[in-house]
Amino acid sequence: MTCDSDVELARLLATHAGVILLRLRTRRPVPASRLKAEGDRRSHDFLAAALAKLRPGDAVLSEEGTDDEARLTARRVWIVDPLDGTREYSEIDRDDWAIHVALWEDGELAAGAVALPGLGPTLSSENPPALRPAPARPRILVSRSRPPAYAEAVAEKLDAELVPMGSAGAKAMAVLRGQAEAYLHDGGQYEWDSAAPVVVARAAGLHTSRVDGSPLSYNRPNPYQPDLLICRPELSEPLLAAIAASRG
Ligand SMILES: Nc1ncnc2c1ncn2[C@@H]1O[C@H](COP(=O)(O)O)[C@@H](OP(=O)(O)O)[C@H]1O
Ligand SMILES: [Mg+2]
Repeated sequence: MTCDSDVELARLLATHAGVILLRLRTRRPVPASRLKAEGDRRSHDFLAAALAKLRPGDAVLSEEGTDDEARLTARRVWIVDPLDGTREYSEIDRDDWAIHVALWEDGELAAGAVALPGLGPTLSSENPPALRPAPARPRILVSRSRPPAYAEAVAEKLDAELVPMGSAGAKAMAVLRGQAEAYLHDGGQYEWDSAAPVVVARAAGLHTSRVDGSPLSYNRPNPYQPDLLICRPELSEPLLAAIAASRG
């Protein structure tokens, strides 16, 4: 197989990794801990091998790979999370998990795709769906297991509803698909958790930043990027103000 388009490659790889993960989950009932480990490993192995074959000159930063410092001087780096929402993936009836494939090129995120195999669609930075009209009361997505300590205070200030959901990719795409108006995270995360969701969200016209409003940046020596805000553009100002007032 060859694929000249980077965004198409991201879409194809994320989608195929999703097929591998769905098969593993449905065909081989195994204990949750093994399912998580095998899912992470199999998806990573597929993505790493495919990128090595189809984009041999590019570097890769993967949650499940060994970090190679060569990426710091590379012009093109694929930032991938082979299975985001690993915990939710291991809970058989849940669909809030995702595969992230993004390309960072010359200092900025250039293309990417987020597959949502439990739900069906793979969304990419090429032709993302148009945003739907928002309801009067905003819905803010937060982690199921690690919501920001100040999320309740932010929701109260905006008369918003907090909605717990797993996976950074699933939450970001839920905003894009009109199931919520914002995704707020704080307290820990890495570049692979947000790179693909952010490049797809940006292509759809959503606001993306750190929770203090500063820009997100990628392919840094330390990929730790602990907080994130993705929201409809009209909500960025009130949300950033509410976060600043509530964060302490
Ligand atoms: N405090 C924290 N420290 C490190 N990673 C965190 C984190 N909170 C969330 N994450 C990561 O962000 C992703 C989405 O988390 P959540 O579902 O809780 O919103 C998960 O990625 P993985 O599933 O790829 O590990 C999770 O590990
Ligand atoms: Mg992740």
